Amino acid sequence: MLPPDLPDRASALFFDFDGTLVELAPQPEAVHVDPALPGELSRLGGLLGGALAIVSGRPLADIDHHLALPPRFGVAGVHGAERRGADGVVRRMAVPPLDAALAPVQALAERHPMLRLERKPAGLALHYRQAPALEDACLAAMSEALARSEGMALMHGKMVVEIKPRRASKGAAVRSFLDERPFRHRRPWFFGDDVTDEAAFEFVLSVGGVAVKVGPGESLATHRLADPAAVRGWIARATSALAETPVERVSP
Ligand SMILES: O=P(O)(O)OC[C@H]1O[C@H](O[C@H]2O[C@H](CO)[C@@H](O)[C@H](O)[C@H]2O)[C@H](O)[C@@H](O)[C@@H]1O
Repeated sequence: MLPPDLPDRASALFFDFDGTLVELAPQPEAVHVDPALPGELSRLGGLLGGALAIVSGRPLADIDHHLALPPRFGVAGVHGAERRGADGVVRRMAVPPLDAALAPVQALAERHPMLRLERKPAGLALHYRQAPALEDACLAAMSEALARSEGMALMHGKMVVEIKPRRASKGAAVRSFLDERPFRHRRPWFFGDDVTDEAAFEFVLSVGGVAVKVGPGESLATHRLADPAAVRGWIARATSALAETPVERVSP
């Protein structure tokens, strides 16, 4: 797979967070965000009329916390279960209470303090990065959680097993952004590193967009960058190139 070209003024850019904009860390809260990154994202988004969004498995509030984004910056969280458009309005999928689902997972996490249970607005994630031998036990507990919940789906990411709303996907989140200004009528590009990003790759490719896999591994994507540092390098090059090109009119 080749590295991606640079975008033009009619592009809309979508970035995953963990493993794409920041390197993976031992714990979710331990990620290091390059201090220049929020400004670089805002500058690039500004050159695209605001058509740049973050699409993450993390809660939206977590992304705001790590990137300190302005209130009208597009963000989808929990794999698309919550989404803030460029109008600043947050839309959340309704999810039945997860109390019953939580019980088997909490019991396992209490028995094994190296596991990390992350409760999200519309889902649960059980991290085993500090205890890889517990992968099967995590899968079993999360499968039981799934059986105790309604309308949820299981996902096995990087050292994490999650349940999230079945209707939520990063592909659907990107589609929703493209239905709205300032994303509408633009060519979407999606950058991601994990299984949850494949739905977004499938969608952007179906509408003639560009899919960029970050790091190794099989993927539907047609382009590849080696790691988050390479993504940040691409962002810097894209910003310089766009700053030098005249503004094109993009249909509203
Ligand atoms: O869609 P993403 O933005 O890539 O979010 C996917 C999950 O990322 C986080 O977990 C991952 O990153 C952690 C920090 O580097 C790492 O410790 C963990 O092993 C990874 O799975 C986040 O905590 C999850 O909620 C996201 O779903």
